[in-house]
Amino acid sequence: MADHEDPKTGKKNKGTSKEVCGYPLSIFFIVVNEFCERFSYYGMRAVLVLYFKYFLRWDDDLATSIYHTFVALCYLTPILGAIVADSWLGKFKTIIYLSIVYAIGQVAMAVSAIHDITDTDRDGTPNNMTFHVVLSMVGLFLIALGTGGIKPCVAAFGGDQFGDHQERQRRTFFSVFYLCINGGSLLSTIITPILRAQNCGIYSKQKCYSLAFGVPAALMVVALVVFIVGSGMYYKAKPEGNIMGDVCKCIGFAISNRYKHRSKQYPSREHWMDWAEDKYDKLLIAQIKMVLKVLFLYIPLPMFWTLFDQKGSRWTLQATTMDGNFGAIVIQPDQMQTVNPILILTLVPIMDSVIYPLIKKCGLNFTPLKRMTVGMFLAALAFVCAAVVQIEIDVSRKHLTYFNLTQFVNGMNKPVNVSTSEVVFGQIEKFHYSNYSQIRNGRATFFLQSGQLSCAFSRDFGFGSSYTFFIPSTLSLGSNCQESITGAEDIKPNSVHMALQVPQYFFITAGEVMFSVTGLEFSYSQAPSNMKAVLQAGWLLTVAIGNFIVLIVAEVAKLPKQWTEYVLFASLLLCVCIIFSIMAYFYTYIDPTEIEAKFRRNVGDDDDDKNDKQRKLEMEMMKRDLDRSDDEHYKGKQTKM
Ligand SMILES: C[C@H](N)C(=O)N1CCC[C@H]1C(=O)O
Repeated sequence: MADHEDPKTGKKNKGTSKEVCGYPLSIFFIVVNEFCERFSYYGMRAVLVLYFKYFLRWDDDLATSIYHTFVALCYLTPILGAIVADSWLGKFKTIIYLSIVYAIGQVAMAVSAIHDITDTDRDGTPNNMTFHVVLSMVGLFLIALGTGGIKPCVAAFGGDQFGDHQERQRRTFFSVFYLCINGGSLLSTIITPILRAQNCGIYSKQKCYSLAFGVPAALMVVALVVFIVGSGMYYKAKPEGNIMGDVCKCIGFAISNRYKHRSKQYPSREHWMDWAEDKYDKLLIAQIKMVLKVLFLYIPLPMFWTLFDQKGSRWTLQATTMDGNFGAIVIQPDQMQTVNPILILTLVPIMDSVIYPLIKKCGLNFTPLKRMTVGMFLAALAFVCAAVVQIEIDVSRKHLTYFNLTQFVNGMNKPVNVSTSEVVFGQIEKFHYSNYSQIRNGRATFFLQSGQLSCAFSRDFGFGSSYTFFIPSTLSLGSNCQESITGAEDIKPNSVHMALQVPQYFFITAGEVMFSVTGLEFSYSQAPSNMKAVLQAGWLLTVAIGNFIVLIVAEVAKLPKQWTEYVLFASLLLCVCIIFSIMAYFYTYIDPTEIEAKFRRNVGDDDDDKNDKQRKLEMEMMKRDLDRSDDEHYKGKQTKM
């Protein structure tokens, strides 16, 4: 696609052909790709913590730690992807290559979850756990590299498809992009827990983690194919050389030059980066200033993600101690996470078309940074709700898991075989008892068989309950098992309902819409043209650091009660929110294209015979512009916060 540049402003008009309703057609392939990729990522992530706990048999703390390390890695690798894309391969090729790595990682996860591979004694449990652990860790590493690497590129590549006459469409694109992320996330977090709950296996039937990972792997292949199909329609900005290398060298030079001229005899410069002017291009210095300004503002942001990403760990584990029976349907603990994308799909359109315009009508200037501050506050509120729910659970809790455990005592003078359609208790010798086995929530039917005797009985099981059933000595041919077999409730079912988690999901998601959707667009709009992916990666880095903070706080604080940990996180975010609002107050929005154009124009003018005085005056004005420039679409005049 052609890339027409206005020689005066330097602005690019890319989307001049193949438009549908004012949008470049290529956008369609990018959003579908994002939908499939997010399906793949979130589908796998939804069952990950339970895979660690029930397949690899790790304890809650190890499962939570590895889960957050993985998530952190997924958001750390964007910086690699961005550097490769902006400086070397370009966004298009980076997306293709890393998507292949990503798909391989997903396949490795699916294979690692096939218990039959090492189940030599065919008892349903793997005999070489090291194999499964190593393969799944390799898989997770490749996934982290792939998903993280392509993430900043896809968002920025989408933004690149719009010309400067399509500012409004580009902003809508970021909302639609976020809707696609959550559409994919919603479907996958419904589907993969269902797949996981199935029983599968060659020699023995176990929970089907391999299918729960296999379907996301297939979706990643679809994502790649869709992206390739659109390849003829994309605007592909050329990488501009090793931009990150130049940035580092330029910053290094500014610091060392400043140090060399530390004596009072040298006049100070307006900005410390101006010390690089002796060697580096003024345009590059201006661009670095823009990036640093935004990155500085990002410092407090990880705390939001620290709270946000506990949905997949602490909140899911919290749900395992709750009752998921919603009458017509029974919700699995990991399925509760679907509340987040459902609310996103509802709240994003409501915010964009009702709430924000209403706030604007009331004369309030609800700037991006104000939205992000409110988003943080709402996330803190969500954790207060989580703490209240936890207190409720602690008061009523008798049991730690959502599985039901059942055992049989054989009071007969002969052995008996007991099974359900999913679980085989095996042969129970006379006057002996079986081991406890896991039974699905809801109604289960047991089949008893002993010589000629064969009968069945059914019982309902509440979440987290445990039962012992007695087979009486009097049981004989023609007996009614439903009436003869009695059961004792060892552990009562969980009584706190999962619906109580909805308020905390509502607040965290409302917070996310204000914080994350806004932040995504803010990172694109405030980035210089050659560092769009890099700033997207900077934004995603805040997610990575947020996940590391979960690990650190949970390790260091080691609070005995879970609810106190929730309160601690809420308080920390509240403090950070106050700090961020102060920093945001001093931030002034810029239009990078305009600033860059001015610098470019100045280079052109250098060729004309301008006198020194005039040029100095212009440079002064440009510097002032850079520090104070306003963002017209947010207010029209200079805008703070
Ligand atoms: C699923 C979340 N609602 C969500 O959309 N995200 C969480 C981290 C950023 C964003 C994503 O890109 O996945």
